[in-house]
Amino acid sequence: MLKVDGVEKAYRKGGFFSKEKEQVLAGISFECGHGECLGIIGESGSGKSTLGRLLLGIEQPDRGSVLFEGESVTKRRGRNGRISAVFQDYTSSINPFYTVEAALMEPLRMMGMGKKEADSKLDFLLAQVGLDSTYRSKHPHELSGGQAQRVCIARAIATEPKCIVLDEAISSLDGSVQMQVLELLKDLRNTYRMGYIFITHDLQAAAYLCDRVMIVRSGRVEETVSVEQLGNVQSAYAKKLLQTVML
Ligand SMILES: Nc1ncnc2c1ncn2[C@@H]1O[C@H](COP(=O)(O)OP(=O)(O)OP(=O)(O)O)[C@@H](O)[C@H]1O
Repeated sequence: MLKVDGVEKAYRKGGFFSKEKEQVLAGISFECGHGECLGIIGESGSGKSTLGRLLLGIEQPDRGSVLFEGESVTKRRGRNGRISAVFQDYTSSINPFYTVEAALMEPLRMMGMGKKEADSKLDFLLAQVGLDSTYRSKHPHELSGGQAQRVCIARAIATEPKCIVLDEAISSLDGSVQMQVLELLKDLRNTYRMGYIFITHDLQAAAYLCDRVMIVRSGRVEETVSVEQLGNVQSAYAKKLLQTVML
């Protein structure tokens, strides 16, 4: 489904006129199958979010390719409605002037759905994320963190994508709410047979949701293991990182 091949990305260091560059991703290659959940774990600054943006086609790699079902994600046709995203910052993910209804209507209408059909799909979408139709008229500031993130998830599944990139999607939520949202993501994955790219600092959450975990170190893939084999990682760095995040 998703094929990443030899991806590299560097950013200019310092000011606009600076010639010095920081290599953030170097030769990243991996694949993620249909309906698979791949966790991406790494230290802060290792390039996880940059990789997430490249997978979504928000930014282009300097070298290499990101293909979704054989088409480059940088082409609109390659990703249109088939890959969506949920980010950490749910407060800025929804336009503050939009009601929940307007926020959910947008992707449905962009898909070309008629007003009547979109209107009935809206209640269904809310129900899918555990919210009732009274939430339609609420603005983001009237929602709790967990409710706002549920709306973001409803928006992400509105186009029935084949893959969702979740970048630290539960990190800003309180403990028990984190667990509820994780359970919701697990249920939705079974319902829609979607794949997830789950970028996180939270190894327990990755182990709960993912099939495989890819450990990233300084913009390179250090090791990829199935969740069952997390206790048997080979590289010394992966062992140390997992020990640190397990504490
Ligand atoms: N748009 C940008 N312009 C310049 N540098 C950037 C940009 N985006 C990211 N970087 C740099 O790239 C490096 C990797 O950042 P990135 O956010 O991808 O890491 P991360 O692993 O997601 O970190 P964290 O877990 O803290 O979110 C950092 O040094 C960061 O400063």
